[in-house]
Amino acid sequence: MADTTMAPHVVIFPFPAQGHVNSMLKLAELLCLAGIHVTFLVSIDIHKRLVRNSDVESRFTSYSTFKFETLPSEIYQDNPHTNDLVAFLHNSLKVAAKPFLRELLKRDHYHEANRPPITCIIADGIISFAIDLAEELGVSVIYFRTISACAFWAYFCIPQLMEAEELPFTDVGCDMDVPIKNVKGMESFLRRRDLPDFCRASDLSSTGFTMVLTETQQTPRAHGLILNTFEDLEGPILSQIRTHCPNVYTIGPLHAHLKARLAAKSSSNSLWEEDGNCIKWLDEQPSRSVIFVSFGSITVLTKNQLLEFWHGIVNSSKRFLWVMRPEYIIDQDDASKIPLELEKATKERGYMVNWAPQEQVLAHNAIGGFLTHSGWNSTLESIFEGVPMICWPFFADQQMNSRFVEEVWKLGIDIKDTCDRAIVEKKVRELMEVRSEELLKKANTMAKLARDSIGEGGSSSLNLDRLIQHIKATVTP
Ligand SMILES: O=c1ccn([C@@H]2O[C@H](COP(=O)(O)OP(=O)(O)O[C@H]3O[C@H](CO)[C@@H](O)[C@H](O)[C@H]3O)[C@@H](O)[C@H]2O)c(=O)[nH]1
Ligand SMILES: C[C@H]1CC[C@@H]2C(C(=O)O)=CO[C@@H](O)[C@@H]21
Repeated sequence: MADTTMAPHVVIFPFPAQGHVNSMLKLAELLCLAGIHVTFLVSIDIHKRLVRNSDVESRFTSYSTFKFETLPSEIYQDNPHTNDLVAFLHNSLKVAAKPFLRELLKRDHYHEANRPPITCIIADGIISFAIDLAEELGVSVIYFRTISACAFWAYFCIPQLMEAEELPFTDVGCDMDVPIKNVKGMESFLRRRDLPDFCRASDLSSTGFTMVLTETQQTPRAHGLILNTFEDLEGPILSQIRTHCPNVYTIGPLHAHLKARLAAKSSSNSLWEEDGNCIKWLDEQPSRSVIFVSFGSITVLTKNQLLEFWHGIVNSSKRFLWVMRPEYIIDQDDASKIPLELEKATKERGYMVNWAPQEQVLAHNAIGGFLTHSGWNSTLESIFEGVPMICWPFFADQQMNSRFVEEVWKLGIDIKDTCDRAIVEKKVRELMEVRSEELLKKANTMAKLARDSIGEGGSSSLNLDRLIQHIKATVTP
């Protein structure tokens, strides 16, 4: 038997949500390719759903250094679509996972299983109890914050916003277009409405706000910070972050980075069953004729919002592929019927799925635009494929991402805080017709920079190699 006692072994611990598990699993596979032992820690529920709906089992059996560990006790499982629910899930995770992780980290835990002791933790950047444990047990700890650098930096500057009384918003009527001056590097374009939605709380002692603020402030304690981004996209903001966290590893876009190192097509980490038939439908549509509509894994809509979007898209006369997760409408009991003209138009030029193979969809030649909630994975996937976006941010980091898409990167149109049918119709036409050439030009330029970053000698590729060296150096006799 090989002596593995001196091998690097990292435990990767994501927050239990699709957008986090997805990117952290991509990193896990990249580390396995580099010969590093990886233990991936998830809740039982997430593990079951991955096994049921993705190819993780078959993919990871080819890595003898990979292992899933599941948390023995149940954690709260409802869709965390409000900030207080997020905080509730966060607390429930802490109660279940902290003692379990402490056991895993003990030096002799894997002795019997012929796996080396854990030498490093890569924890989701909102799980600071992992830092506490790492410090207690003398294990190296790196944070992986799964959001953009720009959103992270805005979260990080919240104490300055509070000190300057830019937060909370207390004026009567609360003008959301008031400029924000205390997020360094964003003084010329940031408005109240672009701050992460946690900042909209009038009571800054709410559990959601407190959780995100407290967790973010712990980041400099970690020995490094991994971000799923690339230098050419967020360079100026990364420079700001580096004044507080000098060791930043920008290794994104991770989905494409993994594909490049595997020399393979995209792999799925889906928690819902993907409907591959939509690819056949896309094959039959003309080039760049379809708008893809997907709001990620957490967003919920009221029936009224759904109908506004639906009317707007149908009235634009464009073809559309729309992801409607089963639990996506929060007021299902609203008895209002779907108007016949919407059903009819959908049959003629639309396609609805519960869940799509999104990376494949965005790479498809028939896709000409993306109506998105501006989740960070979706944004990166769209940038990588050169697909212009209409952004309708729902919560958390999404308000920041959408501002950057429109105002900084010029890759799309931000419609935050409205989904009125007339506006949706107008913006879809702008995206797909009126401004399509201008937006495509920008999108193609950024897509090339993204490709270069993960290619040989590119910034993300070099940073991943540096991260691998960091992890290998955590082995101590
Ligand atoms: O039909 C679908 C819809 C989505 N996806 C994938 O699911 C992921 C969704 O991730 P993301 O776009 O980041 O959205 P959320 O699921 O909402 O992600 C949460 O996590 C992200 C990373 O922290 C945050 O940026 C978001 O705000 C937060 O809501 C992406 O990889 C998509 O490709 C599919 O595969 N099929
Ligand atoms: C569930 C949300 C709370 C914070 C998380 C997050 C982050 O700031 O890292 C972004 O989006 C959400 O998935 C998380």
